[in-house]
Amino acid sequence: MAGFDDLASERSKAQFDVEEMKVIWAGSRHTLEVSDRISRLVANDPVFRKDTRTMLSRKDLFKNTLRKAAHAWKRIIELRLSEEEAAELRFYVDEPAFMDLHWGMFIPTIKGQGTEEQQQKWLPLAYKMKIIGCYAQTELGHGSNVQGLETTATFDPQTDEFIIHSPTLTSSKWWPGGLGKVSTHAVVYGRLIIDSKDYGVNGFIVQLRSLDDHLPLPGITIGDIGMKFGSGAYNTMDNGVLRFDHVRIPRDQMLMRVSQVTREGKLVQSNVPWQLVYGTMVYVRQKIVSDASCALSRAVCIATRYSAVRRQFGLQSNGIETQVIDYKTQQSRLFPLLASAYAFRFVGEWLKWLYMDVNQRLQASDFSTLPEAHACTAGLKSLTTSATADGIEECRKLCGGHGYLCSSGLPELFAVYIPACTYEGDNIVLLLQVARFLIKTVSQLGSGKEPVGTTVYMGRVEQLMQCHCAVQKGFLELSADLVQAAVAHCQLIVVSKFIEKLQQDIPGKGVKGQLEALCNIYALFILHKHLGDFLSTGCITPKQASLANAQLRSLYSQVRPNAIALVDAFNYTDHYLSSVLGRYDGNVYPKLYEEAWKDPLNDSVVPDGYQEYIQPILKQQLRNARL
Ligand SMILES: CCCCCCCC/C=C\CCCCCCCCCCCC(=O)SCCNC(=O)CCNC(=O)[C@H](O)C(C)(C)COP(=O)(O)OP(=O)(O)OC[C@H]1O[C@@H](n2cnc3c(N)ncnc32)[C@H](O)[C@@H]1OP(=O)(O)O
Ligand SMILES: Cc1cc2nc3c(=O)[nH]c(=O)nc-3n(C[C@H](O)[C@H](O)[C@H](O)COP(=O)(O)OP(=O)(O)OC[C@H]3O[C@@H](n4cnc5c(N)ncnc54)[C@H](O)[C@@H]3O)c2cc1C
Repeated sequence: MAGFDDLASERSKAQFDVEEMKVIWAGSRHTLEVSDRISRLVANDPVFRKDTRTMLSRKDLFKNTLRKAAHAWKRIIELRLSEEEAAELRFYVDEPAFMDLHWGMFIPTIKGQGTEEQQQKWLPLAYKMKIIGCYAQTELGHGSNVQGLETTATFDPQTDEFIIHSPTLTSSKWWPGGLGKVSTHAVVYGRLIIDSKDYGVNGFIVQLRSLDDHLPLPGITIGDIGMKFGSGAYNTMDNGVLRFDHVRIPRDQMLMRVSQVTREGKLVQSNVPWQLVYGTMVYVRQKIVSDASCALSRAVCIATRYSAVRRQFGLQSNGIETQVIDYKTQQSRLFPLLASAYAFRFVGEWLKWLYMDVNQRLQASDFSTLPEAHACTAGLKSLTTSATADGIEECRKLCGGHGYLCSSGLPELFAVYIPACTYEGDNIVLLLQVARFLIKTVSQLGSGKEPVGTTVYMGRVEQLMQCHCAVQKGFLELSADLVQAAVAHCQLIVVSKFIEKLQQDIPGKGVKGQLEALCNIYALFILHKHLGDFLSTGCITPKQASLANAQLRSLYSQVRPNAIALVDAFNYTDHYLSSVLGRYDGNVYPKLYEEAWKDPLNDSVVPDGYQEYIQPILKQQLRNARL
C-alpha cells in the first residue's frame, strides 16, 4: 500500500530514539505511561466516538456530550482514577464541556479566592459533583473590562445577605461555559455595594438551579446563548446567559480571601493584593499555553504524515511522483510549525512551574512575582494561541483540498480551537498588559537592573521599548507599537526556555540533536518573520540576515528525514487525531473513499428534493424543446 509503505520508509530514516523523544514530549516516563494508557482507554470505548459530531443537531449533539460526560465520570469512579488521570481522560475525550469549567475554573476559584472555611464548605460538594459550577464573569456589555462589570451585589445589614441583581440588559452574564443548561452554581463577579458605596468587583457563590428538579431558582433567568462557529466544534458547550432579579445570598457566600465584609457591613482588606481576584485567569492562561502545544502538534502531525503520503508532480526515474514533503516550500511552511509545537510545549512546562512557584510564594505572603506571573501568562497565552490558530489553518492548507474535508479532522480542530484567541482574555488586550509590564521594567532599568535573555532577541525588545518610551507619547497613542514590543518579549521568553530545556539532561540517541535543530528553526524562523524589527533596531546586519536564512534552509534538510518520527513522538492515537489524513498507517486514499459513503447524503442514490424541485425543471425544458 502506497501510504503505508511511505510512512514505514520514513520511520526507518529516523536518526534519533523516538521512544526517548516521547518521554521528552510527555514530560516524564510516568506522564507518558498515564497519557498512553488513558488515551487507549478512551480510543477503545465506543461511547467516546467522535466521527458523528458534525452530523448531529445541536440538541442531539449536546445530549451526546452529557452522555459522554456522565460516562467519563462513571469510568473515573469505577477505575478510581486520580485527578491527573481524570484530566488526561478529559483531554482525550476531546470535547468542550461543562466539566472543563467546573474543574478548570469553578474549583480553582474557590481554592484561590475562598477562605479556609469557604473551601471546607464548598470544595467537598464540588469534588463529589454534588454541585456543578461555572465561572460567571463576562457580561453582554463587558468582557475585557472587568472593572466595568455592572452586576451588583448589595449588602443588606438587616438580613446579613447580599442582593445580586442585573440592573441593565448589558449586565446580563453572557458567555460563561456550562451556565446555559447544566450548572447548579456559579462564581458570579459583581460590584460590591455597601451603604450605596461601590467597592469594585468581587466574586460571589450563587446557586442558580434547584438540586431537586434542576429548575432555575426564583429571580433567575437562564439559558444558552445560541449556536457558535462551526457545526460540531464548541457547540458541545452550553455557553449561557444569566440575569438576576434581586436574588439574595448569605453574606458568607462572598469569596473573602482578598476582602471581607463584617456582620456590621464593614469592608476589611486582607494582606493579599486585590489582584488575587483575577487569580483564576492566571491559572487558566497557563493551562491554555499547554493546550496550544497540544492543538498545534495535533495539526502538525496530520499535515506532516499526509505530506509524506501525498505525491504530486516531479516524476522520478522510478516513475513515482515526488512526495510533497520534499518540496522546499512545503518544508518552509510545515517545519516552523513543528518547531513551534515543541517550543510551546517547553515554555508551557516552564509556565506551569512559574505558576506553582507564585502560589507557593503567596502561601508565604511573598507577592513579589505576581506581576511577572500575570505578564508572562497573559503574553504567552496571547502569543501561543494566535500562532496555534494560524498554524492549524496553515496545516489545513498544507493538505490541499482533502484538508477541507471534515474527515481530515482539521476543520473541526480549527473551529474548536480559535476561540482560544478570545476567551480568557482577548489576545490584544493581554499584550497591552505585557506592554504595561515592560514599561515598568524599562523604567526600573535605570536602577542597575539588567534584563536577561538571548542577545539578539533581547536587543530587539530593548530597542523596541527604548524607541517607544523615548517618544514619550501617551500609552494609548503608542499601543499598536507597544504590542509589537510585547510580542518580541514573549518570543524572547519562548526561545530562552527552549534553550534552557536543551541545557537539561536529555537522554536518547540523537534526541538532543533533533531538539537543537528545532530550537534553531524556531529562533531563525521568528527572526526571519520579524526581520524588519531586527534590522531596524540594529540587532543584526543584512549580511547576518542572509546567513540566518541560509542556515534555516539547511536546518529544514536536517529535519526532513526525521519529520515523521518527530510527530510520532507526540504519541497520538488515531482516535484522538480523528483524521483520515493523519492515520498512523498512512492508508489515506482507501479510507478517504470509505468515509465519503458514510455521509447521510449518500443514504439515497436520488437525493430528497430532486423529484420535487429539480425534475420539474428538466421536464419543462423537455416539453419546451418538443414544441
Ligand atoms: C474528574 C473530572 C475530570 C475532568 C478534569 C477536567 C480538567 C480541566 C482542567 C483544566 C481546564 C482548563 C480550561 C481550559 C479551557 C478553557 C475554556 C474556556 C475558558 C474561558 C473562560 C473565560 O473566558 S473567563 C473570563 C476571562 N476574562 C478575561 O480574561 C478578562 C480580560 N481582562 C482582564 O484580565 C482585565 O480586565 C485587564 C487586565 C485587561 C484590565 O484590568 P483592570 O481593568 O483592573 O486594569 P489594569 O490594567 O489597570 O490592571 C490593574 C492592575 O492589576 C494587574 N492585573 C491585571 N490582571 C491581573 C491578573 N490576572 N493577575 C494579577 N494582576 C493583574 C495589572 O497588572 C495592574 O497592576 P498595576 O500594578 O496597577 O500595574
Ligand atoms: C468560547 C468562549 C468561551 C468563554 N467562556 C467564558 C466563561 O466561561 N466565563 C466568562 O466569564 N467568560 C467567558 N468567555 C468570555 C470571554 O472571556 C470574553 O469574550 C473575552 O474576555 C473578550 O472580551 P469581549 O468579548 O468583551 O471582547 P472586547 O473586549 O469587547 O473586544 C472586542 C475588540 O475590542 C478590542 N479591545 C477591547 N479593549 C481594548 C483596549 N483597551 N485596547 C485595545 N483594543 C481593545 C479587542 O482587542 C477586540 O478586538 C468566553 C468567550 C468565548 C468566545
